[in-house]
Amino acid sequence: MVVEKVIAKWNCSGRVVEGPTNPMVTPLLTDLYQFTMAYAYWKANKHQERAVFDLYFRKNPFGGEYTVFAGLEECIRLIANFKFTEDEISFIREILPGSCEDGFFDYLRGLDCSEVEVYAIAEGSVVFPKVPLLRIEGPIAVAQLLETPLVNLVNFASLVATNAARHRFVAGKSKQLLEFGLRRAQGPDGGISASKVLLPWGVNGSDPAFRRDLKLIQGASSKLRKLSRFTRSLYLIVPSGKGTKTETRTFFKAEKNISVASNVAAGKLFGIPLRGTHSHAFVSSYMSPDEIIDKSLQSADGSSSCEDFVSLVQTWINKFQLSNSLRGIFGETNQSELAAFTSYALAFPRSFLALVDTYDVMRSGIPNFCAVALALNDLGYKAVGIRLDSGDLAYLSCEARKFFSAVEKEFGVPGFGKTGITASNDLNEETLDALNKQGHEVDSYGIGTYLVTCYAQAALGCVFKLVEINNQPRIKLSEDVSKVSIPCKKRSYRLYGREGYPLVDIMTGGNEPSPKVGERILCRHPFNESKRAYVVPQQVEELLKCYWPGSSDEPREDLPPLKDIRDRCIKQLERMRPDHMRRLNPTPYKVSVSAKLYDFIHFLWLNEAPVGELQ
Ligand SMILES: Nc1ncnc2c1ncn2[C@@H]1O[C@H](COP(=O)(O)OP(=O)(O)OP(=O)(O)O)[C@@H](O)[C@H]1O
Ligand SMILES: O=P(O)(O)OC[C@H]1O[C@H](OP(=O)(O)OP(=O)(O)O)[C@H](O)[C@@H]1O
Ligand SMILES: O=C(O)c1cccnc1
Ligand SMILES: [Mg+2]
Repeated sequence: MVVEKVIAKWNCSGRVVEGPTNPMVTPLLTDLYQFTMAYAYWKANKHQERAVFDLYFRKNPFGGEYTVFAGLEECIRLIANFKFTEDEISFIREILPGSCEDGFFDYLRGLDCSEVEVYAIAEGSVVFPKVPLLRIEGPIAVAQLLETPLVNLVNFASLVATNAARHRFVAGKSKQLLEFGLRRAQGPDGGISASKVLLPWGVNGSDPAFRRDLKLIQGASSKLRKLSRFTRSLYLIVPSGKGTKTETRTFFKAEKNISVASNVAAGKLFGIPLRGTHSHAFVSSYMSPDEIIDKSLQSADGSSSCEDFVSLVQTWINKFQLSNSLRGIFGETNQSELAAFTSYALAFPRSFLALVDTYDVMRSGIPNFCAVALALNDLGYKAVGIRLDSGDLAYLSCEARKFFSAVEKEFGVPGFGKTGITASNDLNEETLDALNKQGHEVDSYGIGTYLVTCYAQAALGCVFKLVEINNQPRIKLSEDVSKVSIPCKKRSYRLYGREGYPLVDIMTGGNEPSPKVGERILCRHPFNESKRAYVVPQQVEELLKCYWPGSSDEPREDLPPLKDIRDRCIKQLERMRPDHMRRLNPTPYKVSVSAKLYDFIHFLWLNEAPVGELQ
């Protein structure tokens, strides 16, 4: 069977393409009309005609001017493993009219994607309307069957990845973002797919871990260090016999560009780092400190043991009440909350983080947290921080910070003022923006519903259009110009300008010479005659690469690991001109065609559009 040959070829280069992550992704995950069309093609003996389809979207989502492309790996996983089981063939036989001939089902039995070629833009790229994300070439019947699953796999993944980019943009680079959306996602697949494509959520150089590492190195000697702006990795330049040698601190490199989620299944499937706090139920499940039976805690270095950690916490509450700077901020804190925090700290002394809004943030949650954190500090542990999940997050975060700073000063605990503050509760682009405008002290955000459900826009609206059959270009006309397809098997390029920004994406006919660095090329709006510009590119990047060669000898791109996809995504987002990225009235990025393709589109348009007759 031919598919074995293809998979064997992939094996040779050391990769077998595994099946789709979601076992529901099978050749049946398509619309009925794909099967009826496939039958009609087969009946007309047209099923093997060579077709070219483009998968693209028409409008950027969320009122923005950019989109992040995701979902490619799952598309290739489907294509590489596309094969009907006997059971599936029986089902198709049941749903199609009894008049369908047996030969069609024999045809389905032998069907795979060994004659299909897939060209795609690299996953994680910033992409724009009308430019094909995928080009599928192959026998028309099988390409047609692929339409629905491919559009499905790209649509949601790209929408969430774009949503994640937009949330990152407003939150700012220095904030840690945690994905909390599984419980609110559209079913299990919505949750898992969203966690997978949080591509732009990488933790960057300003995250707390980075700051800690930087401080450590700065502490060593201010002369003997260097921070690379390009790699954002840290180097220690240390004296050696003949001068200096460079020692790279790779522990930080391993930490950068990670997205963080609470979804455990996604953590297992994709190696996504997992983080979490605790819920209100944990706090309200405690009634009193008497419930804590084992009160002992070893010090962080193991050198001593505190037999009654509960009492140690209580001594800190008493100290707060006697302290000059904290007196009057609170009276009695909630003892059941204090019990819950103490108990959690006993379970996780090295990563203690408390949800402080169950009863009263300022009068109870914060002082209770500080008492437990300082008791931990006595034993050599450093508490991670608090989570705020209700109320005015700007105000409460500032008040919490003031309290932490007052504690640092009053009790001489270095760094306590910088204790982490996480905020959650129905966060979205607008609330993040509002917090920024008001001023706040939040270090990390937990975002659920608005991120994973793509609340602000339900779908990306990807389409799959026939652009060529048997080497004949095809066009789809529409009253609405934005819906007219761009015919031909095309090539696409991104042209970069002098300042390093991408200037324009250009599509050309398949046989046209590619744009060259330093050579002026006319870029035309595909449908608006007056919109055109000459571009002298400083860099030319061909966008479509072969990810599934079928039976051709095209060299094949590897499917990169998720980490590389994230790196690409973050780099590309950072490389965009800022006015394309801003939230309010962003400038549209230019998508164009070559002069030759422009002429051809309009020739074909006139050819295909019937001339009306007025009476
Ligand atoms: N400073 C702020 N500026 C703008 N929006 C904020 C600010 N602080 C919180 N928000 C948002 O206001 C909304 C408050 O929602 P809501 O009134 O349902 O919650 P709450 O009353 O604070 O808490 P809950 O009802 O869960 O106890 C949330 O979407 C939250 O993200
Ligand atoms: O707010 P989201 O962005 O969707 O983030 C996830 C939310 O899920 C949790 O709340 P939970 O579902 O336990 O209850 P809640 O609605 O009362 O906060 C968590 O405390 C967040 O508030
Ligand atoms: O870990 C958390 O704090 C969390 C996880 C999911 C939803 N809300 C909160
Ligand atoms: Mg909530």
